[in-house]
Amino acid sequence: MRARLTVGSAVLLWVVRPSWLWRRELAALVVLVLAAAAGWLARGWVGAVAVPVEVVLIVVVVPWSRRRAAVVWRRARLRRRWDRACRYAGLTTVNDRIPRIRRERRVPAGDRLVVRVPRGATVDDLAGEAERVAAVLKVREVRVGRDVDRAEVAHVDVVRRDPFAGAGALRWPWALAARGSVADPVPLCVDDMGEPVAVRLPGKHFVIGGEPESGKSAALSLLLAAAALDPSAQIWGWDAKVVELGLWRPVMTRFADHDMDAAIAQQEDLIAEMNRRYEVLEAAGRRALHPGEAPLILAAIDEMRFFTANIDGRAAKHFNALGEDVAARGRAALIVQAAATQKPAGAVVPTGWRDLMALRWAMRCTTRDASDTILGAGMATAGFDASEIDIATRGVGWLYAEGGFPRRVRSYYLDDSDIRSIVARGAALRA
Ligand SMILES: Nc1ncnc2c1ncn2[C@@H]1O[C@H](COP(=O)(O)OP(=O)(O)OP(=O)(O)O)[C@@H](O)[C@H]1O
Repeated sequence: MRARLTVGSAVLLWVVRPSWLWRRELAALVVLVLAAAAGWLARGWVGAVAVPVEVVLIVVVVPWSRRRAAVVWRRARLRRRWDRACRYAGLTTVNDRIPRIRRERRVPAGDRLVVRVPRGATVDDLAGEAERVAAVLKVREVRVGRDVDRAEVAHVDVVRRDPFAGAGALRWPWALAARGSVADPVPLCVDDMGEPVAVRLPGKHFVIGGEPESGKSAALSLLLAAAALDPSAQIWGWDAKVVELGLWRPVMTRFADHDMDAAIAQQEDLIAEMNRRYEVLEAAGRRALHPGEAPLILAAIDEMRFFTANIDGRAAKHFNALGEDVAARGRAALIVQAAATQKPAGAVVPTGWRDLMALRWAMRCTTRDASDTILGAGMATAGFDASEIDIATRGVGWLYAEGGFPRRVRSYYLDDSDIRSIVARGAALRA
């Protein structure tokens, strides 16, 4: 049964609420009417027409005011649509309140909103109606996440398009830089709203997994490139195929190929260096080295499987114990481990070692289990499943940084000529 409309509710519904939602446009109209009145007083009917036209022209011609007017109009339109979507989705409380947009930001794939839910409602209510809100907004998807600190605040992504679909390779922002610094956040990828994601290397370890040709080496290249462009950084490489890290050899301090004894010896040398750094720290009464106090060492292992699941079981066990030690103790000694694997399985990526890797990047995997091996148990069930990534979108994966939820991202890409040019610059910086 329909409730009868009282005069008060009719005024609210047909006058107050629309006026509030259109208040900026109404204010602009009032300004134009005042301008017309002033023009009429000064120049008669000609002035009444000319002055408002002049005001509009000034706003349109001056870049600052044009941009500002466009932003205000777009925001107002978004808020009106949001208001309508929430009301159609039944998110109105008993006293006619809806979740309100507090802040909004336009990003390449849509809008990022900070929304406050009204008293009596929860962020879960909004999340439960996300599909209905998306349908009214006529967008691809609406994603809702609760703010960690405030239960009444939601972070809402209004996804209008998939930034990865059909897009060509994304050029690495530092590709042409004369030099870089590993102390700065290194751009690695864009997230699924098209926003750049940058990561500070010191204090992190990386594991990258995925099926062949999924884009692991390309992602690893970005870490290598960042280290190459910083002459204070060292790169130690392990690559059984030799050719994967081959282009980086001129900027590498140490390199080990498929010789297991050499690979183990190089890990032992790294541990000796780590121990030496801890002695320095102990002598200084300190707990950790800061960037700039010692060379950051990037320990890059391409195709972990050869080393961690080597046919020589004893050697593999030895290598794993050393690798895990570097992961456990390396962070404070400015040693960053980055390992890539084609076969994400427990036997190849020991879970004890994996759990010490703060950043886990799962490119497309063949199975849910493989995806969980990189991201952690239960992630696929929670919706973060790299086996569902479209096979055609190379470089797309789930990036998991400790403490948050995995984010769907696409890595930047460096082709061989970019790598050669970066290596040449890195070698010149080290000469
Ligand atoms: N971020 C990206 N953007 C666009 N194309 C990419 C991206 N990453 C990878 N590719 C494409 O995918 C191909 C395979 O990438 P890559 O060599 O990094 O895969 P991989 O997982 O390391 O493969 P393998 O395990 O066989 O070594 C590249 O040659 C490139 O064409």
